[in-house]
Amino acid sequence: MRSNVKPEKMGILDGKKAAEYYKEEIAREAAEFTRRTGKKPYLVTILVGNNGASETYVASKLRNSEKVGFNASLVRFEDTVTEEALLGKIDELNASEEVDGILVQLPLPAHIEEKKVIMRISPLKDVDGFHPESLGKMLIGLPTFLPATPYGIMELLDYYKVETEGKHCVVMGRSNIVGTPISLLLSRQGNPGNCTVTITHSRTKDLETITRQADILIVAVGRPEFVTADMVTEGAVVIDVGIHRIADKNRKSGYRLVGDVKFDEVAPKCGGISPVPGGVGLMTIVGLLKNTLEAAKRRTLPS
Ligand SMILES: Nc1nc(=O)c2c([nH]1)NC[C@@H]1CN(c3ccc(C(=O)N[C@@H](CCC(=O)O)C(=O)O)cc3)C=[N+]21
Repeated sequence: MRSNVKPEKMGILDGKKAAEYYKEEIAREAAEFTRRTGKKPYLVTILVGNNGASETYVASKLRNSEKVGFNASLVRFEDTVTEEALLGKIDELNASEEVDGILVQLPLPAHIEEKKVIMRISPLKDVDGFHPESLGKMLIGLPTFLPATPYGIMELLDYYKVETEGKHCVVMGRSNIVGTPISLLLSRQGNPGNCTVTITHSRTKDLETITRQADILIVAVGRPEFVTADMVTEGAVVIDVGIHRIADKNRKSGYRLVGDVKFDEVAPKCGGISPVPGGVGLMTIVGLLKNTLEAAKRRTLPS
């Protein structure tokens, strides 16, 4: 199938491998934290309803939290839960001495206002980095919790020593939790960083002309296999943030996972590409774990 692949040119940015490396580092630091304080970092995840994909992600967050030596628990609500009850639970977790991090899995049912929920989480426990205080601090470069996915992407670029200095980075997508924050992080001073960033979105004219100018292409458009080979220049580094379940009768599960990038045709052109599965999703969990450890340290240890 991939007969035209030049192996020396195509680097897979393997999120599993990078995540394993970071998780070992987190586990060592968590053990040190526990030795000093007698407690484990503690993450509470709230899941409303029983969306199949959310179940998978939440299970992975719990499994990985325990793997690195955290306490982790899941609070479940029916999708008929009132906004008031959900906010009440958040208040309780905010006030709890034991809880270090709170994550409310998105999306939420339509009758619950996501913004209200996000804003209710204490910024001290906002390990998703979605609270306006966290995002505001990020904007002016103060220490804070970075949103987990952009944080994970920065760690992936760092792990593979992708050169970013002075490069043109095109970010496709302008969401609050991926496109906008990753644009900011990559344009900032630092390594990874110091990129010239262009943001594209659904109203962008002549999209391919812009994406073809990217040295680094971050794709977070939320559309299965949207990016095709003609949109990418030879040698570019492509980071695929999308994850979609496509019906597939040949699989036992009944579906397969694809990203926002048509991997088989884009990969042969790339200097590097993150696959789906096995790419950014696993690094998102790393971002979350790092934030949770940091939250525990800030709440417990004298600075
Ligand atoms: N409050 C909140 N925080 C989030 O961070 C958040 C969220 N809501 N809602 C949904 C998105 C999506 N997300 C993923 C996490 C892990 C994988 C992951 O582990 N993916 C595996 C495969 C997973 C599978 O088998 O389905 C992989 O790509 O290899 C994917 C996606 C976190 N999100």
